[in-house]
Amino acid sequence: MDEPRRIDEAAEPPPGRDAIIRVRGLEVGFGEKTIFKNLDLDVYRGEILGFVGGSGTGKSVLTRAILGLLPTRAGTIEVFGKDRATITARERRDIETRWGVLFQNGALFSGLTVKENVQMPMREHRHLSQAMMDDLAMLKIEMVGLRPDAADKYPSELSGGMIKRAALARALALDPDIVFLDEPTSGLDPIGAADFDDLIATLRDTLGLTVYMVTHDLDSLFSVCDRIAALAEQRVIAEGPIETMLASDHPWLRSYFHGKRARAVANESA
Ligand SMILES: Nc1ncnc2c1ncn2[C@@H]1O[C@H](COP(=O)(O)OP(=O)(O)OP(=O)(O)O)[C@@H](O)[C@H]1O
Repeated sequence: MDEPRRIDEAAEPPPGRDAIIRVRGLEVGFGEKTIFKNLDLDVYRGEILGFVGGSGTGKSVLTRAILGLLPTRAGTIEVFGKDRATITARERRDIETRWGVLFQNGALFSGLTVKENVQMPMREHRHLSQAMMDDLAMLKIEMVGLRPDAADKYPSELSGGMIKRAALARALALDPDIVFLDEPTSGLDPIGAADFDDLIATLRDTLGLTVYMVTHDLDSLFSVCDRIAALAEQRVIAEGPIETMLASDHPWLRSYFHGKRARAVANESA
């Protein structure tokens, strides 16, 4: 059998950037089914990485594996320079405070207000006074572009865009180094999606945040992602800036990035 080949072999970190996540030779499967084999991936500090792949190829599985929520069969996952397989319980807990996760549907607790949702990670991981948590929660709520009066609302009282922002505020609660976003613009109208992209870029620029974003949104891929990684054939077939994707002759990448919809987006952003 042929060895898996990386299309973008020159995956050296951009100057001055270290890999905040480094995956090598990863294998994950369920029973007889193998989802990944020999999967390599780097996420560099301070970048917005867009992660693409066909439906059911394993984008969510990879996120869960990186987060340590799934067992792996082979390979290594280094997070903040530490191998997940050999870290202590204390190091694991420390790592968990250094990332935030925004699930596709927001996954807010419906019985809690926005402010209480944002305070959940603080309650779990920090020993802060209620007054301090109130101040911090308001700061995060403002940071994601929500009005202060959203703080006391319940998720059922929010629009889809507001739910995403509230969930992002919760993901930012502990001042993480990296946030994982699962299709953050899905379900948003084009204006809402573009605003959310702008927000992500602003947070990266102002906080030095690293962003790992699973997305099907071609606008996001063209406009806001520094690099893109593409999943197919049980591995990352290409990793690099949009130009790398556009120049690739891999059939899946060609149909994804040169299809009718992609051409329209590419023309707009040219
Ligand atoms: N816990 C599990 N047990 C068995 N199979 C699983 C489990 N979790 C995921 N899978 C399988 O792994 C494959 C990849 O699923 P995953 O949800 O990661 O795809 P995806 O790329 O995120 O898809 P989509 O874009 O449609 O959300 C699917 O075939 C799914 O059925």
